[in-house]
Amino acid sequence: QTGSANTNPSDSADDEYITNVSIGTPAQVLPLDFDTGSSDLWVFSSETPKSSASGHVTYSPSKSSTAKKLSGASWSITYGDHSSSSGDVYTDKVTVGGFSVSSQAVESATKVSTQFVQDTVISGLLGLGFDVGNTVKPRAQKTWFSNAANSLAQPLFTADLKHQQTGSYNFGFIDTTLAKGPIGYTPADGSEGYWGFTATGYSVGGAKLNRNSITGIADTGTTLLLLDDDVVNAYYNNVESAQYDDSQQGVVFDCSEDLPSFSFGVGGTTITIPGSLINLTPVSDGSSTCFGGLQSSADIGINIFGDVALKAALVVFDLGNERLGWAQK
Ligand SMILES: NCc1ccc(-c2ccco2)nc1
Repeated sequence: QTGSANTNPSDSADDEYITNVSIGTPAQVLPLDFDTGSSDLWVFSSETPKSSASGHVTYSPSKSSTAKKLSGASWSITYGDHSSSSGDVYTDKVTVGGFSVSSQAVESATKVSTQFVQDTVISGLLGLGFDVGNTVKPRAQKTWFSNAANSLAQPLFTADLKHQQTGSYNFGFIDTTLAKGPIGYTPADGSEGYWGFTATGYSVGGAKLNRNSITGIADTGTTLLLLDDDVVNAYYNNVESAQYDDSQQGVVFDCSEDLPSFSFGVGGTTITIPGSLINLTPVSDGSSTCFGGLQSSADIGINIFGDVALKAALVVFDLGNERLGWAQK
């Protein structure tokens, strides 16, 4: 068995990617942010304060004949961007891309932070990280993918995110026609709940890859490519108008700049991010100053290959073999 779901950028800056998920009986369809960087499936619900839920599609367990309260269970999560949510837990049927898990932990939000309240295009997150990262207490719950894995044709999923176009999350199979180059595989470290891996080197503007390894995570739920300062500086030293903008909290440059590409080596292959994908968006509507898609990870303490990097590749999240596959597209 397999599943295949379309995913769409939420706005003109590809800030996040929205995938529709069916929950309960009859189906309640919610737009969720699929996040390989976390391991909770949580939703805005009938239990979310009305003022916070305004404008959001919500899940009502009382309207689902297959919903069951998970007695005594609660959850609470804080993300790298300092957003947060918490609440209680139900189990219900959850269908993604035509594949159903009959009893999935659906974490109902009784509290959500301002960033989520304001982001009305999503109704929650579907974590695709490792189960060790799940926050439900007293007993951690499995992710949708973990519950599905044993019934899927292969225990893996792929992410094909695109700039301003519809992409896909495929479960149980690899559609190699989505890629232009070979898939390079490298071991994945799931011990922290993330999909951790090591890139063997990098280069700017088509130069030869150096041998400075970069250890980080493949994170569909983070917009940017966040790397060490020495890498960020090596890149923007090639961008004449680049400067750190305190108010924007990042590197900005003239939108008219012809940005160099950024490449990294992984699993014996090379992934090249075209400069166009690193010109993320004007700092404000109509501005001729643009915000960089590559920024520093110094304040986070972990390197994050977020959507800016993932948009250049077909990425295979292979749980069965504990490995990540990257193919140029
Ligand atoms: N990296 C996980 C994640 C995803 C989305 C969000 C978010 C906050 C406000 C709107 O969206 N925060 C964290």
